[in-house]
Amino acid sequence: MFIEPRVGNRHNAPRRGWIEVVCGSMFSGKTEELIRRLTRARIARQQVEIFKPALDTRYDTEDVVSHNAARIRSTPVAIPSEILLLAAGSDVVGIDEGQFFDNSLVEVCQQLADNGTRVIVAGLDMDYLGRPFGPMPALLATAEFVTKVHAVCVCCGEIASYSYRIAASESQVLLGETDSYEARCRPCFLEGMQTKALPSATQSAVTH
Ligand SMILES: Nc1ncnc2c1ncn2[C@@H]1O[C@H](COP(=O)(O)OP(=O)(O)O)[C@@H](O)[C@H]1O
Ligand SMILES: Cc1cn([C@H]2C[C@H](O)[C@@H](COP(=O)(O)O)O2)c(=O)[nH]c1=O
Ligand SMILES: [Zn+2]
Repeated sequence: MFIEPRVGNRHNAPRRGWIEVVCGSMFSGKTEELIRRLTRARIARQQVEIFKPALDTRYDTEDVVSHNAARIRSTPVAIPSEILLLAAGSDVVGIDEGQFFDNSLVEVCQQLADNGTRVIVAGLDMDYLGRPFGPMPALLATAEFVTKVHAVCVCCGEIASYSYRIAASESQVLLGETDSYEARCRPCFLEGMQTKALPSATQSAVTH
């Protein structure tokens, strides 16, 4: 879908930068798609730098790793401004788990793109309650290109847009995979949320 245009051109025109966002629920293929685009840019001999939030230690402290074990080396960063310092001179910057950064990620991506860098951000558009997550809504609004990918609902097999939390925690950030989350379509997500809202005695009557 995306080509790998040479950054800079023969006529000494300024480098063109832009922002691409890949969003969706957990298990929807965001990381696979990010790795695919970055790999193609490297094949085109572009200088690529990849970042992820330092708090994301789920599969690896350094690599970006997909649920089906595709991986690519990255630099973990605590705050978005580190990306500006570390990405100087890059043609392409990839950022995974964008939802875990604060809103300054939006300005950092804008600065990179203004200076001619192609920026690709992958992240959850919604949290486990279906609320817009971190800087993702503002990035979606300001990106030139947006791709929403979908998982398969583990309850019914339809396309899934929601990350349903099966773990008990109510904090917005809870690292996990299939131990803590399920990809669900809208009706199956709503059904799960309604069941959770029932008093516990009624819940066990419903599930048994
Ligand atoms: N419910 C599901 N729907 C689709 N893919 C799933 C599901 N559960 C596990 N997977 C696996 O997850 C892979 C996508 O992983 P990944 O790119 O890391 O997704 P994301 O970054 O969106 O969480 C799929 O190729 C598939 O192998
Ligand atoms: C929905 C939701 C998810 N998380 C965490 C769980 C995972 O560690 C990541 C998402 O990873 P993926 O590559 O998209 O599968 O985010 C969270 O902390 N809070 C949530 O509400
Ligand atoms: Zn479903």
